[in-house]
Amino acid sequence: MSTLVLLRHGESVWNAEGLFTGWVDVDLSAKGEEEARKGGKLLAEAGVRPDVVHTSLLKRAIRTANIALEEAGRHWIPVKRSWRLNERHYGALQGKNKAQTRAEFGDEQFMIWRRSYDTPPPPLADDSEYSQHGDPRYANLPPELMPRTECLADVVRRMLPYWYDSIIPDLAAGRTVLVAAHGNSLRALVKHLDGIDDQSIAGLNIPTAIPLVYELNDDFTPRKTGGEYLDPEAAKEAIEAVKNQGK
Ligand SMILES: O=C(O)[C@H](O)COP(=O)(O)O
Repeated sequence: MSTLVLLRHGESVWNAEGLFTGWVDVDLSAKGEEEARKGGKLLAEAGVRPDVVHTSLLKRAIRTANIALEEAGRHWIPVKRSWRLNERHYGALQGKNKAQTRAEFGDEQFMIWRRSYDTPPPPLADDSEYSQHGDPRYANLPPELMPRTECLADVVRRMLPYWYDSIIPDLAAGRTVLVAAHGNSLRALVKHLDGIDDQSIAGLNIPTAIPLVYELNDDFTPRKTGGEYLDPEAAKEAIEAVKNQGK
């Protein structure tokens, strides 16, 4: 048996402004920093002690992990990072306001872009101010793997090799693993863990900075489908807020 803790970053500045973010490297808001501290407190109170942390390459996830681990007295644990845990690349929607996009394109198209499993938004041009083309952190990424847009199915495909090659070996070694990532990269991981089908995954939303704990069997399947949020009441309310973004 092993323990996996999933932590979405705290509120970012663009979450607060209601903008599609994706791969744009936006920082936490003051509220997001506070949420991350609270997440760390929840870990400490529950006696959940991560032995290793995996993060994306984006500041909001990295800082959330740092703040939460410091609060929990676990700031010294080893860290591994990968682009494969990045938020879903939101294509040409990156930098756009969610409510305006919904008003302009209608509810149905908005939900297809936001929550359908296999329809990506239009691609983002390399010369857009919101493109990550040429960002040094992706310099070693083969050009064919560098996304210009992604649907959730694309995220599942690029996230799973990291799950199998980097996270599972830590779990297999008996480590409690913290994964600090994003709404949609964690939706991709939860889809895999809980065996959620391509339609039902549209209804799954992940709240910011509330640790979600999965106890895993020896074959890395969850002992309890859906895991357990360390603050279930707060999670319920925050899930509703994520669902209603853009309204
Ligand atoms: O990239 C973003 O805008 C958010 O982090 C996730 O947004 P979503 O909940 O609208 O997919």
